[in-house]
Amino acid sequence: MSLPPLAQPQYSQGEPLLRLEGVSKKFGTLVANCDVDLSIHPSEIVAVLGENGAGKSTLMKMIFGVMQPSAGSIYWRGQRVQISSPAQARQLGIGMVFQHFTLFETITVAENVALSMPGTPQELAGKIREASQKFGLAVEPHAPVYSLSVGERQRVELLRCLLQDPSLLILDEPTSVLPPTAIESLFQTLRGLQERGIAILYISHKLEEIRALCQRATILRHGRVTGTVVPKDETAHRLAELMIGREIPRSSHPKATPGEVVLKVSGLSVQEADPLAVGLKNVSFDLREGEILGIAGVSGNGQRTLARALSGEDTLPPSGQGSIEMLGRPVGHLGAAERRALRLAFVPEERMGRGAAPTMALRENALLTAHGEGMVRRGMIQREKQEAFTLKCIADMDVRSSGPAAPASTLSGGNLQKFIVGREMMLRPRVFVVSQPTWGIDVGAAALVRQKLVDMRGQGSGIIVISEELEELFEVADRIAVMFDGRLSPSRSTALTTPEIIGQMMIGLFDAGLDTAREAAQ
Ligand SMILES: Nc1ncnc2c1ncn2[C@@H]1O[C@H](COP(=O)(O)OP(=O)(O)OP(=O)(O)O)[C@@H](O)[C@H]1O
Repeated sequence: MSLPPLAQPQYSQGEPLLRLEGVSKKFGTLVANCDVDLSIHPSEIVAVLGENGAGKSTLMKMIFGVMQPSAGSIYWRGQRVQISSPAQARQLGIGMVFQHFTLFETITVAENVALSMPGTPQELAGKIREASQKFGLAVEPHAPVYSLSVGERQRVELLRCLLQDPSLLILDEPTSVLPPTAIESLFQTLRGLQERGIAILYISHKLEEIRALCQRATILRHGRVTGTVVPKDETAHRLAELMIGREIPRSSHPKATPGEVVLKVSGLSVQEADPLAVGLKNVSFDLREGEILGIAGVSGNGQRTLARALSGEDTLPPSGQGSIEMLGRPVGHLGAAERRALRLAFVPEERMGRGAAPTMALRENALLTAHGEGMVRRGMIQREKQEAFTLKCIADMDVRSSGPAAPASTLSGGNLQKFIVGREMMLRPRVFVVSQPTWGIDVGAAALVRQKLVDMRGQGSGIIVISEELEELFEVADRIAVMFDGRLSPSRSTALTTPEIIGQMMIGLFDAGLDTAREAAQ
């Protein structure tokens, strides 16, 4: 399909703060970036857009000195520079907040800041308070990091960067882990920074956010720049097309025909060891085969505990904590491997470490959970089966990688996510529990994942989708329940409720919109 020509962006006047000219990066034969030109001026927020594996993170890592370009030049305030390390990038005035938090959990905010700046935690506490006021980022310097919500942790990461007084800030998917309420406050902060003259390079897959925040967007496809646009002049749909070079597939969602109960949770209460973490309080629900139950809620309200209890990563003590039954038999005491043997599949929230072993090849990562698919016979690995499974997963999910031998850590974030979700889907589970199925995935791939979930439900799987994205839940789920403070609301039929009502339930108003729902059902 040929796309109409791109709109001409309005360039700011004057010398760019940063300019890349013909920058390329190769990993062996793989070309991650090819001949990239990009510039940003003071006070500009520029988005870098592209599908998974398009080369966005690699480009940012070169600007931040984590990696060196294979070719091309970087100019900073008009001078050609070689940025050989993050320390040098910081000296120039470049700060970066990574997609995954880099804070140590067991120490305080000030102690974390002291690891990357001169000064004792005591001395830095004052500076942190001052900066926290100045930038409108509420942070308590002496709070231990483990006690902070994701939104607070991100504020700390951002504040730590700002304490170094950067002129350019790089943010890699800053909103992917944030609840909707924290996103608006982040945007206010970023607009404030912009007014102070700070330039921001902003990577995100959320096109509406880019339209709301960014003055320009540079689009990458297969490592090359395919255009620079003014995002607010484009629809989110058109931005997506420019990014993936074709129309986004529309999903079909036939009516569900739920069968027998495959998972029954009754009166489940779990106390977390950490007194500040939210456990589970008397959670009960049923899941039937051939249906998708969405679990909405702002993160930190017990979703992690629920996911671990359902997967068997945490087993239940024998008495007094409620029960979990799968296919009519109690499974609460069974570990993850035993539940998997009963055909439960599971995608955890933490991809690296829990979902995949970073240093292991994709084919070894396939073996981790799919060994029951005929890949091991009499203790011997059946290499052909393992290879065929891995190749099918790569093809089905359009995983961009150098092949089954690629270590998981070399995949782009979104491509690894697609691989893990695909691997679990290929197990044809009776019960499938998936946390944040499309985290970090581009719009085209997200449509593919959602369609596959709906297809699995058509083939009889009972599916639980734990997600913070209401739009996603409204697209795939047949029923939605909400977690708040460790409690789970009764579920609502998706067809009979609205995102506004679910939004109210997310702040604990479990009875919201009940009358409307009853009326609609009559
Ligand atoms: N250390 C590495 N070794 C080999 N290949 C790599 C390495 N780092 C990145 N790549 C490859 O470079 C390409 C670009 O990856 P990059 O992480 O920059 O993509 P991205 O646009 O940020 O994707 P996503 O949206 O999924 O985060 C991918 O094909 C990836 O597999």
